[in-house]
Amino acid sequence: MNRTVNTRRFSRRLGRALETHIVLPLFALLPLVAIWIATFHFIAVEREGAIAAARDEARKQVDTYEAQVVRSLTAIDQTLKVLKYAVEQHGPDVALDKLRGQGLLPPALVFVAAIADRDGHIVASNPGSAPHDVGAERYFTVHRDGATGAPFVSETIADRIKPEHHLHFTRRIDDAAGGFAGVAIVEVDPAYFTSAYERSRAGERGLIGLIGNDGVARALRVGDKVSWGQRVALERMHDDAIDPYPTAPDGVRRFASVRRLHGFPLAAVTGLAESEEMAQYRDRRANYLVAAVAASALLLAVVGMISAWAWQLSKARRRERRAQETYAAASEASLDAFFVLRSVLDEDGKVVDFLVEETNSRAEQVTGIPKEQLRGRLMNELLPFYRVNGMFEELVAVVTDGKAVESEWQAATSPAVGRWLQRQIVPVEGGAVATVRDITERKLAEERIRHLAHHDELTGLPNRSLIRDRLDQAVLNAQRNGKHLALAFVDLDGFKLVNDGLGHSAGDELLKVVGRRMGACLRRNDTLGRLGGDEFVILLPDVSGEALALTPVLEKIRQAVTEPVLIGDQAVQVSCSMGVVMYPRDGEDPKTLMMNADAAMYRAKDLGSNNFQFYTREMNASVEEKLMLLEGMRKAFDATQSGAPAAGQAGHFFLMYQPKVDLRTGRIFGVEALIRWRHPEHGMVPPPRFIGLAEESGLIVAIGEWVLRTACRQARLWVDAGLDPLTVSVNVSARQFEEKHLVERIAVALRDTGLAPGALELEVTESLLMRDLHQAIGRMRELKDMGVSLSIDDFGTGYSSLSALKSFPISTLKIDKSFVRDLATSADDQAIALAVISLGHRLHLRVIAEGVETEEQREFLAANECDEMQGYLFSPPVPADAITAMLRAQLQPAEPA
Ligand SMILES: Nc1nc2c(ncn2[C@@H]2O[C@H](COP(=O)(O)O[C@H]3[C@@H](O)[C@H](n4cnc5c(=O)[nH]c(N)nc54)O[C@@H]3COP(=O)(O)O)[C@@H](O)[C@H]2O)c(=O)[nH]1
Repeated sequence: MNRTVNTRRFSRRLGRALETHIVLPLFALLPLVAIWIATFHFIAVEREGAIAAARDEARKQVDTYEAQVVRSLTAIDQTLKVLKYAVEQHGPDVALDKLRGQGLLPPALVFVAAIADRDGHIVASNPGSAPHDVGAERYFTVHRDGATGAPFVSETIADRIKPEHHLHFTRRIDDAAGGFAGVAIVEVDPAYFTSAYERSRAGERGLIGLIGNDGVARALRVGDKVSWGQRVALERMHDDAIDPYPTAPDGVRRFASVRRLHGFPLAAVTGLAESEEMAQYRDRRANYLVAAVAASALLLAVVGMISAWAWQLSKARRRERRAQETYAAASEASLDAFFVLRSVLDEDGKVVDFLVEETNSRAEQVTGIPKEQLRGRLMNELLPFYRVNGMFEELVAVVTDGKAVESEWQAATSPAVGRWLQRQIVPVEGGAVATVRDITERKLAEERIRHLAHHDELTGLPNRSLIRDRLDQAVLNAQRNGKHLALAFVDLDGFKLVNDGLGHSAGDELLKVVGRRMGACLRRNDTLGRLGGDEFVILLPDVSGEALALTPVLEKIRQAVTEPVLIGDQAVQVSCSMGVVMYPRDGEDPKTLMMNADAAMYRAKDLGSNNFQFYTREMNASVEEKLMLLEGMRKAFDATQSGAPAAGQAGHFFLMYQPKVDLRTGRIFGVEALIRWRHPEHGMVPPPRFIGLAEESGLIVAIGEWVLRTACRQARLWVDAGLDPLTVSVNVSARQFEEKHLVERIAVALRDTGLAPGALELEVTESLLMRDLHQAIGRMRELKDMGVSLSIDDFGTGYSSLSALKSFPISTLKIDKSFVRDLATSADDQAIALAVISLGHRLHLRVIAEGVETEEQREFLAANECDEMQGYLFSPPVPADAITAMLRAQLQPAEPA
């Protein structure tokens, strides 16, 4: 794996290294180097040639100059020898005349010929000059003091007689005895020796000159300028010029040569200025360099341009490749199948088919054809059915109109048969790109969500919204077709007992079984739905207008429901109350039909349950009555809250208190607060008529809080009045108990009224606690922690589990009055009462019996160690003042019997 990756990486790098924009500049280095090697080679050759030419020219120059100088010096020496001979033959005084006569004197314009006697006096000269003495001059003394026979050449000097600088060439004249007789002199202008300077050959800075063997220049000419007297290092000079070096008189580098002149203490010197000799070479070198630079620049420019272009191209290719790779990777990883399709046109330019240019692996799964086989094939061959399922037309529309389209369909062919697919077709240049996505899961999820939104989760039956939909639809159909339909509201009787007693899961199981049974009684196009709780609805969309014709099916349903249901190992039995309406007889719209069915169902309940009732007009009265009652309650509550009503004032709520008595002492130890409502028109409304409605509407929370605060306030008044300590009991309904701020509300009521928590008792029913046992216990504990006591009201009527009872933080059990009523006569009731007393005591609870109306009942209870009692025997519920009076009476010492 790693090796493959490395190999791929290496070949990618190699490929990149071999790309034109890298290779081309590298190759361009070769001609570049060649250009410069050739250039420097030619320059070197040129230089060698130029140096050789300069050396050659310098040699020629020195040869020519040497020859000229030798000729001049020979002529001068000849003159000196002639002068010497003439003096030795004819004496100094006539020697010159003799020579002049013979025409042997050199031209006076160029040379001055003179004779000095042995004392140094110039005795004759040509041309003539004033007599003067040269005895002290070196060109004289050198001969006088030495017997040299060689000619002497003086330095270039100026003297009194001849102010222009000149050279003295001298030879010794001997007398007959060989003694010193004087000196023959030839004076020469130094320019004479440099007149051979040819500008055409020597240039402007060429050099010619005559240098004494003493190294002092006798005559030097550079260009037009003649000079003398400089010191010239002859020892550095070669006969023939080799390399240029700085030379006198100006330090200019020259190809310089020297020739020692035989017979004279002189050397002929020439030089050609390097700058001039090499000028041509330099020009050529410059030309070569310019040409090389131009060629290089051109080469670099061309290579640079090509490389830049190639680089851009390679960048673009790389980008394209990367995009392609990314696209390929993304499309391979995509969950969508995609097809890049090219339009295939006929001669008239009409789209007749599509060619698959590109696709991905996912397409294999959708089409069942390997992607290699898909590429380059016509859609007509691959998926012939695309002509019949509308896809072809869709593709044509997309490429023609240039607008993307999206559609969903359920595949009818393999391999995706039955699956939901979604296609999206987007126009591109020359064709279209189609993506196909499998949306089966989404469709199923949507279906599930739709089902959940319209069905009851527990039973799977249509829920309220679907029932409403179907009812709407059924009413419309019936309206349109002049038909009838029936709607039945079904409420289970006794379901609450099962649910509260055996727990919610038992209740759920019961609902499912009953639902199934009712469903089994219906036809296919009937609808059974669940409204919630134990309420079901049956919609019979196509029935005759005769209500009685429905009786068989309704009876069948009723019987099916009443069949025992086995839950775990326990058989439970419920029945149902049904309210039935018919369209259009009982209502022309769904809302009215539902309302009336509900009213009929309540009538069935009122009539003792386990029956069905057809709706009649009179039933609505009870619904209206309910609404009126609710309205009246709201008004009464508002009125009660807005001011302290006098006890029993019409249109108000007020409290009555029923004493609770200790069975052993006969003393009042507490009171139960009981709400009363005097209706302005209907007089006293008994609590069982409005407490349930208040519970249903939620008004009980506010009313209950008012009861609590009023009872606490009253209890505090009794405390303040110095009466016997008293516990006030307040009934708490289910909705109130479950309200999340209950504990807080009680705490605030106690704080506001100043009543000690221990003086308050809350009465809750068994069934209330069993609705949510866990939460109920938690809440009871909070209350107990606060110091408030709790008692279980109506004990024995519910399905308290004994193990749950054990964990209730309660202080009292209240035996329901239904067991007290026949206590004197019913053995069963006696047994129940005894069992409750015994159970309570075992759990260390106090037991109170309510509804004690007779002395027999009291005696039985007292005899069986019931702790407390409450009932008309002692006192019915009475206003607070009456309780005050009773408590005051209780304070009085008992009168002797
Ligand atoms: N949530 C609330 N419920 C309340 C409140 N006030 C009352 N109620 C509940 O209403 C039900 C009926 O109450 P009521 O009509 O007040 O009847 C009570 C007594 O008058 C009655 N009673 C008392 N002694 C006797 C008797 O000897 N014989 C007889 N036939 N009836 C008698 O019993 C009712 C008290 O019952 P209980 O509460 O179970 O102790 C009733 O369920 C009340 O709880 C309220 O403010 N809030």
